[in-house]
Amino acid sequence: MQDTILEARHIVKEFHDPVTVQVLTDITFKITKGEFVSVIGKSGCGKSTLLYILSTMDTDYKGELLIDQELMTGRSDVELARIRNEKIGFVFQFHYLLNEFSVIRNVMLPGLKLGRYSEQEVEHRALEKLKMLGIDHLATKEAYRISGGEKQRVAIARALINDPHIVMGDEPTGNLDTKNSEMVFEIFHELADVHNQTLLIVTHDQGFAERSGRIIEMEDGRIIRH
Ligand SMILES: Nc1ncnc2c1ncn2[C@@H]1O[C@H](COP(=O)(O)OP(=O)(O)OP(=O)(O)O)[C@@H](O)[C@H]1O
Repeated sequence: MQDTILEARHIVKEFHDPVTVQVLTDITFKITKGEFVSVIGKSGCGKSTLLYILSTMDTDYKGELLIDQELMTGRSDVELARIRNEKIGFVFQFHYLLNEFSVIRNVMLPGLKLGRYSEQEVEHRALEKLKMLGIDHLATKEAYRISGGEKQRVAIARALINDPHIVMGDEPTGNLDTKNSEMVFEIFHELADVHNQTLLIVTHDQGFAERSGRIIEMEDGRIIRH
């Protein structure tokens, strides 16, 4: 049996602004281990709203969310913060690196926060991730001294530091030129193909989506293909 890493069951999201608007309707799907999934759809169709729920950051919805076949719905914020740090790696459009910190320190931070390994072990693991992404030579540089493409690779290394069960991305190539977008895509592909890493990536980039393993397409808050 294939492992289900993430499962959405009949998720509904409404905003009350001030009239009630339903922005997600009956979202149901599963993602299994090692899948590289892209979420696409027109601007405003609900992609970011959905990712916010799937990443456990928004708890105000109807339906159920399971990660690793465990129910996330109804858990406390403290519990969800711990689960997020342990199980989910995030890559955003903007990298949110701490500029004054070194590259390796940035990568280490979620590892130190988790507290599963000693500082020395976290540093060793961070270096391994940087090596895997071909940027270990940047380890001691301050984050503001490196290029945009390098910063996004550091952000991916940081997302991987705790060996997440799933990596989630919100437009991770949205701020990059073609060459760097391609590089990020290749990294994701290698993570999925070689390391069996599960990935769920929201993207505007049709080409990116078509070359990922599977497309979830949304329209007006519904899934129309998955
Ligand atoms: N806090 C909010 N209050 C009210 N409506 C909201 C709120 N956040 C988002 N929406 C609405 O929900 C819908 C979905 O927005 P969402 O940002 O999820 O779309 P998206 O597909 O990610 O768009 P984009 O591709 O432009 O980022 C939109 O109609 C948006 O206006």
